[in-house]
Amino acid sequence: MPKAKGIAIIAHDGKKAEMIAFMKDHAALFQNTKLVATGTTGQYVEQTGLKVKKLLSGPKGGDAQIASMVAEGKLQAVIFFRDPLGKHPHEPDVQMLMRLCDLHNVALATNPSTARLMVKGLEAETLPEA
Ligand SMILES: O=C(CO)COP(=O)(O)O
Repeated sequence: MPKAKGIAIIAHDGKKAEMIAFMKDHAALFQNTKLVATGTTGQYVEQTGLKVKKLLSGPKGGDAQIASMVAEGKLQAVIFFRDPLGKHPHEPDVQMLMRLCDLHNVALATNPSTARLMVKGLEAETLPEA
């Protein structure tokens, strides 16, 4: 049987609180999903009680690690709450990640509204009907 693909979780600092609220709202789905996250985001996700594999912090290469997983076909979706008002030293890594999602047709949500719609679709596929 093919290995189940994971979901990557990333949030810029200005969006981490929103990300955590989002993860709690959809805990039923995320409990049954392999989660991977950039380092600091992962620490926050762990505080919700969800299991998550933590990679490097974003500015130290975490986004690039997730981009590599996208290229290798290991992820079904990337949820990346970006802060459009912040300045990020690793912006080239962020651009690379988004480019590889488009190249490999991997679902990418960069704000909570899109993430909500994405998760609705994933829930319809994976959760048993109530
Ligand atoms: O910088 C990030 C995304 O570009 C997020 O990294 P952290 O989760 O380590 O804060």
